[in-house]
Amino acid sequence: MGEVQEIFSDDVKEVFAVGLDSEARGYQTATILGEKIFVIGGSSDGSTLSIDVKVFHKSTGKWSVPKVLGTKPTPCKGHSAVLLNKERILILKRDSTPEDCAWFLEVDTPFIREQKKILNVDVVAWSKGVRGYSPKPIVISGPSGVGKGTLINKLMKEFPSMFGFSVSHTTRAPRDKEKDGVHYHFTERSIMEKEIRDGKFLESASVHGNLYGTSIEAVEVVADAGKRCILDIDVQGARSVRVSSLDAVFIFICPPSFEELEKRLRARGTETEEQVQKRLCNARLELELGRSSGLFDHILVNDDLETCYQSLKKLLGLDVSMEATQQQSQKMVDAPLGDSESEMDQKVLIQCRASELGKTSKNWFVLDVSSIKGGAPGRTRGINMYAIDPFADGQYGIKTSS
Ligand SMILES: Nc1ncnc2c1ncn2[C@@H]1O[C@H](COP(=O)(O)OP(=O)(O)OP(=O)(O)O)[C@@H](O)[C@H]1O
Ligand SMILES: Nc1nc2c(ncn2[C@@H]2O[C@H](COP(=O)(O)O)[C@@H](O)[C@H]2O)c(=O)[nH]1
Repeated sequence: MGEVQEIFSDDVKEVFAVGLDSEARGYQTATILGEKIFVIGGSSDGSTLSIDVKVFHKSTGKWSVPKVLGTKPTPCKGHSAVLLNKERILILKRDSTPEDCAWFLEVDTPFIREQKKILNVDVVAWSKGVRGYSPKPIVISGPSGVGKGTLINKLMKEFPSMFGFSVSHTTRAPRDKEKDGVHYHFTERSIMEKEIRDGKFLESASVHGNLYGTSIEAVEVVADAGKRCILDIDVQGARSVRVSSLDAVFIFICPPSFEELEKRLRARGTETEEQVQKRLCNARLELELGRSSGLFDHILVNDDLETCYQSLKKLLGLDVSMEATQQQSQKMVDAPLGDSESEMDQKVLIQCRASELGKTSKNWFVLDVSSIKGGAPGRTRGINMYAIDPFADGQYGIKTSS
């Protein structure tokens, strides 16, 4: 982990001298990682500051602006920055709500290294910190016509406040009764291809002759609504999500037989004969991959719909997850973000002024990021925050940046 004190080192003073905006001084932070200094903050409208990123290269003395992926934090009245594990910078927004206080700028995670290779430019990525151990997103795959959509609809209908559907983008034409923005975001190939190049997608694949993809936003919208995200994607997409940081549960749905799959696909009556043939042909390969690749955590056979649905609910451990979520939220506190932060291992110490809490002394909170999960693209989950009295038993050797 980096050190908070680095913010005030000689190197950084030099950067402040050459490059920080004078009106924004005091709002920008500088975090050193090797020969790079990440300067975070930006133009000010007087009361708030937009959070931009630029990089100072110590070896060349030059500035660069990296490609920034993900949704950036909304403007704030200032922030603190702490480097974690040389791979991500924790940003704590001042005077923000508990839901919006912790953000991560990934600068050297596996996702960033991968994106650098793909996009061939310098990349950083934002992900919002989500408190508590929200249950993992669910990826559901299986051949066309096996009943994925039917099972997902049942789940969403029975647990409307628990699950949210990741609305994919596709270049295929809408079917009767399919609504744009609800079933899919229907789009043009050239537009979608550009958005893929711009890093807006978690995954995308060519499926049955059309382009399909899960945008980062589609997953984030569900997380923001406090719901567990369900992705209905093909096996190629599942493979991409597996190597991403989404940290999902992967479920493959099989038909009881190939004949039954064909029967269901034809009975649905949504495809032309040519399209049915293409989907059945692809189904053979998907079934082979799904059953044998080790990609999936669970395989369910959708023979009798109700039986399969009950198995799905069981493996999702719905009751257990609900209990766990409730217990977790009871332990956490809503601290207003305070005046100074410092670090202890994977824990960030936050000092809040008493006025915000209605007491006379200072108040201390620990923001625990030791077991964070996920990350860009998407949300960084598993942040915990709790109150402490650091002077009570002398166990914390506190250094603060104030
Ligand atoms: N267990 C089942 N028994 C009989 N019919 C089923 C069963 N499950 C789903 N179906 C029917 O099979 C058809 C295909 O189901 P569905 O549209 O949910 O498949 P899908 O896997 O989502 O397909 P796609 O990948 O093409 O979107 C539908 O008409 C649905 O009502
Ligand atoms: N890789 C992705 N596959 C997706 C996505 N959204 C849907 N799909 C898969 O496409 C086929 C066909 O769907 P249909 O609606 O045209 O019948 C099916 O297997 C879906 O799972 C996506 O975002 N990415």
